[in-house]
Amino acid sequence: MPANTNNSDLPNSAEYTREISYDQSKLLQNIAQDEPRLNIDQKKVFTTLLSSIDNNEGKIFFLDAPGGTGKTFLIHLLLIKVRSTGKIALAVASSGIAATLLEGGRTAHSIQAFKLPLKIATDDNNSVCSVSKQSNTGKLIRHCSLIVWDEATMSNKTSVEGLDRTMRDLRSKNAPMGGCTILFSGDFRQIPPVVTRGTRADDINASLKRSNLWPHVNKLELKTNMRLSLSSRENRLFSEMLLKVNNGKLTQSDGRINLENLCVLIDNIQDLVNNVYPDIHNISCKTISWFKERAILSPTNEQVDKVNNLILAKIDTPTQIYYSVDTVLDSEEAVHFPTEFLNSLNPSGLPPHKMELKVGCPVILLRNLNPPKLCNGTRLLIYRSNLNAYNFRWRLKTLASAFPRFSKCPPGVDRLLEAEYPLRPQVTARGCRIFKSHKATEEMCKVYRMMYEKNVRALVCCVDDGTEEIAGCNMLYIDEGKDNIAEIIKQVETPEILTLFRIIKVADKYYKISHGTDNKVLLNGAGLYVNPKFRGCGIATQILKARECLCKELQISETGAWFTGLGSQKAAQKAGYEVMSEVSYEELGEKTEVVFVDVPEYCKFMVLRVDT
Ligand SMILES: Nc1ncnc2c1ncn2[C@@H]1O[C@H](COP(=O)(O)OP(=O)(O)OP(=O)(O)O)[C@@H](O)[C@H]1O
Repeated sequence: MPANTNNSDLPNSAEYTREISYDQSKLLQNIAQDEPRLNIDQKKVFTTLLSSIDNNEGKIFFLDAPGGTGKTFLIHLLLIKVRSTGKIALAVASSGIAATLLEGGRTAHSIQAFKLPLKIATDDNNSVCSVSKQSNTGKLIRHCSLIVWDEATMSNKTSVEGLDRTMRDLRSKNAPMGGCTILFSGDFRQIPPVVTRGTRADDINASLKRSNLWPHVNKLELKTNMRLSLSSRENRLFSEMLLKVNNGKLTQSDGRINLENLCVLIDNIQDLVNNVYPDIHNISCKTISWFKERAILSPTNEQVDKVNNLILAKIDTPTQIYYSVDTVLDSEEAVHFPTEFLNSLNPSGLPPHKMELKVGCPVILLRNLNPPKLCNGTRLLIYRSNLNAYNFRWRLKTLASAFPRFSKCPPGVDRLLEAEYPLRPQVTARGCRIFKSHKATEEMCKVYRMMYEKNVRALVCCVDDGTEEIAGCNMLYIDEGKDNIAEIIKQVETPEILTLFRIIKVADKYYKISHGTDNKVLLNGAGLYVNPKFRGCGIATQILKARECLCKELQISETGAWFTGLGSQKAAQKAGYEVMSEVSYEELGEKTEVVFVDVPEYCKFMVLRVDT
C-alpha cells in the first residue's frame, strides 16, 4: 500500500514539533555563513546528498572521513540545509557522546529515535526497531527526508539491517531503507562493533561492510584534514603518520611497527603516570581543562585498575570506599552463587565491587540510569564524596563595579565571571542552543564582559577557610527602567544570542505589565551561579537573602529577577521572594519561537521587598 500522507498521518508529539520548529531565519543565516566555506570534497558530498533528497532517489551513502576532515561541520550544514526547506532530517549516532555533537542528535537505540534492540546477535535476521506504523515515532520516520547515522562503523550490521526492515515496513516500500536517503558516517580505522566474547572474525563479520546493504551503499570521502590545515608542521606530520598506521601503510617488521617517531616511549607505568599527571598530589589546584587535556588509555580493565590505584595512591585527600550490593534475582539460585562469589566478579560496563574515590579525581560515567541529562561516557570530577560529611564555613562578600576592576576580590572571581559564569547551562541559554555553536558561546562571554563593564555588582559567597574558594555568585545591577541592553544588542552577531535577547524582551513585557512603567528602581538579578561542588547546601538561598542587606546599603526597596529554573525558583521562595509575574514556557516558546526542554511550567519574576 502507498504511504499515507494525509494530515492524520502527521505525528502529534514533542519530537515532531521539535523537528519542525527550527528557527528558519537562524538556519538560513548559518547556511549563508558556512556553505561558501565548504572545501571541494565537502561540496561534492553536500551536493550529491541534496540531489538524492531533492529527486527522491532514496540512495544510501557512506561518508569515509578520518578525524578532523570536517565531517561534523559538513553534517551540521547538511542537516540545517534540509531543515531549512521544511523537511525532516533525523540525526542519530551510535554513541551518546557522538550524538551530542549533532544538531538535534539522539543515540540510534534511544526511545526518542529508532528504539533499536540493545542486545542483538550478529546472525539475527529478523530484528526490527520497536516502532509501530501508527506510533508518533513511526510517523516521524515515515515523513523524514534524510537520516544521518554517525559512527555507524561502530554499530553491529544487524542494527542497521533492523532499521532497514523497519523502514521498508513503515514507508511501505520494498527498497533499501524504504527509499529514504541515508547517510552513514564513521571511520572503519577506528573501533569496530564489539561482539561480546567474540573473536576477531566475529568483529569483522559484524561490520557494516559485511551487511547485505553494503552493495547498495554509495561511498563518499573527505580527505583534507581541516583541523590541521592551519596547524603547525609538527602536528600535521603527526596526523599523517597516524593515518598511515590506520591505513596499515607504516613499514612493518614481523607484523610490528616502530613507534619511536610517533610518540614518547616509557618503560613503566610509574613513569607514564608521572608524565601524564605530573604533580597529581596537588589535585585541588588542578582545573577542569587540565584534566580534559590528559587521559591514559588501556586495552584491559585489569590494567585500568592498576593505573587507577597508582594514581589514587598519589592523591592526598581521604579515600571514600563504596561497596556494591550484589544479590541473585532468583532466590532459588542464591545457594549456587554466594555473595562473596558475586563480589569477586568484575563484569565490563559495571564499576568494581569495591570502588575507591577521592575528592578531585576524574571518573567516567559508565551508565546513566536517569537519561537524558548526562550521556554514558561523560567524564566527571568528584567534587564531594558525601554531602553530609562535607562541612564548610562560608561568608558573603559584595563587590561593587565588578568586572574587570576587582580590587580585593577573592581569587578566581575574575576567571569565574569571564569563563565559567556566562557558560553555565541556564534554561534560556539552553533553549537558544547557545552552547551548540562555538561562535555563539564566544559571543555569550563577550556580552557578559560588556555587561560587567556597566554598573554591575556581584554578590559572592566564599568559603571561609583561608582558601576563599567561590561557592556561589550572583550578578546584580541597578535597574532604573531604562533599556539597558539596547546598546549591547546592536553589537550582537550570532542568531543564538539575538534569540536570547528576544526572550529577554518578551519576558520584559510581562514584567512591565505587572510592575508598571513608572521607572521604579529595582536591584535586578543577572544570573545566579552556585559552584557544583557546593550545590545542595542552601548557598543560593543565602545569597538571595543577602540581597536584602545590599538593598539597604543602596537604599533600594525591591530586589528581584526572572527565575528560570525550578531549583532557583525554590531557593527564591525559601528566601522570602514572592512571584510578581509569570509566563508559561509554552507561551514564551510560542512568542519567541524557542523550544524549551526540561523546564518548569512557568518562568517567574520574583521579588523581595525591603524595608529601607
Ligand atoms: N570547510 C571548512 N571551513 C572552515 N573550517 C572547517 C571546515 N571544515 C571543518 N572545519 C573546522 O575544522 C575542525 C574539524 O572539523 P570537524 O570537527 O567537523 O571534523 P571531524 O571530521 O568531525 O573530526 P572528528 O572526527 O575528530 O570529530 C573544526 O574546527 C571545524 O570547524
